[in-house]
Amino acid sequence: MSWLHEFEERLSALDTQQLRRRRRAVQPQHGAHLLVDGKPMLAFCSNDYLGLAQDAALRAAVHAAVDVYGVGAGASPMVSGHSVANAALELELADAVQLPRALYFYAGFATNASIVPALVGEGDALFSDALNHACLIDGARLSRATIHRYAHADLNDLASKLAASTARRKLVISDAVFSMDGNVADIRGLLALCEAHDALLLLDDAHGFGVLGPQGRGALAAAGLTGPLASSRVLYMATLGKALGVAGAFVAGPDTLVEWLLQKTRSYTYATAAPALLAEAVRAGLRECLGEGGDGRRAHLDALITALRAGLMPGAHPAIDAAGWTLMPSATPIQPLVVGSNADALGVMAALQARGIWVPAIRPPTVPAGTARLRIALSAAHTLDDVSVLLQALYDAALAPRSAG
Ligand SMILES: Cc1ncc(COP(=O)(O)O)c(C=O)c1O
Repeated sequence: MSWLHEFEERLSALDTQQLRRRRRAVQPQHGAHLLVDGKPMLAFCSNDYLGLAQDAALRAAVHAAVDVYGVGAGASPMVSGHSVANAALELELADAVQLPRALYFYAGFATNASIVPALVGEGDALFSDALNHACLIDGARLSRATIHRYAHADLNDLASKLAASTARRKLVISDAVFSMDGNVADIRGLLALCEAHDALLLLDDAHGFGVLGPQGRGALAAAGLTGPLASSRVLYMATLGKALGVAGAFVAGPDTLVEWLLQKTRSYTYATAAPALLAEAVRAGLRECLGEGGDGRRAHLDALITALRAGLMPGAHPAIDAAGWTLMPSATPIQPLVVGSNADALGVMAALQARGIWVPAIRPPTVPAGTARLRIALSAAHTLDDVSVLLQALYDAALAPRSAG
């Protein structure tokens, strides 16, 4: 069989299972409105939770940075890529999450995929929540440590797996906010187990930083575990392409661990540094996030979450109940509406798209089989009217005849 023929067949199999993903070319308009393949759409699919991606202050910071630094970083941070802007950002990020030191990376996926192998290796034990993000899973596999997958958010399961392990080094890895469910991990519970079993905790707060806790300082701050209360056994990771509106990621924690990661993380050493223009944009985003403007954005976001949930809760509308759709229990901007089959999820997505509304259908293997869902992502860029428009479209789609799939 030829290579091309084999992959054509594999692509057709994706079509048959309705699992082929398609990209759209988008251009922002105003608020959460986009031009998608040239067609206007109201979008509920961006992780730009604070609505900073189009913000004037961030744009101005980029223009000013380009005048000073030009466009590209030119080299790894270990050579000449570590700009003055990147260095300043690291100090500000550490201060924001109230942890001793931070290290700034060019992308979140690469960060997790490579810090895990820098922390543990063959003979060590890794404990991973069943719903962790793909980059933590890839990092775990690359590390060659023994992987113990514990049931999602099940601290009893984690406790028994930790107790049964005789490995000298144990690392627990967990999303802080689960990206497809929107629920928040029990961080105090995780940390208590790590203390009891001498394990290190790596938390990925990609979806919590900027949104959760006082001034959006993130999930650790929301759990009251920063500053003097921060444990020497927590490494905190967050991304900068979601609520902060730009791109990149950082890891923060005790100086010794961060220094070790600086020395041993392959995607840090062997990759071009994030350009200073991005660092300056993140710095501007961080100022807004921590300031009064950020509080206003989060308050608005909370109002949007409340309005959406009020319209989709059981009993809120007969069409949603009759369709058997379930809104997952989430207090974050990630509001998943489980519709069940892949065909139904795609059908609802198409019905919304026909009305100029874009909500992505998330299907296996990204989520467990039978739980295909619409992942509604809210942003401070939305208005309450946008939420009403979405609710009405969902009610109408729920009343439409279901597909056989
Ligand atoms: C939980 C989680 N961690 C990490 C990442 C990767 O971050 P980035 O988009 O910066 O590569 C994502 C991205 O979507 C995510 O949802």
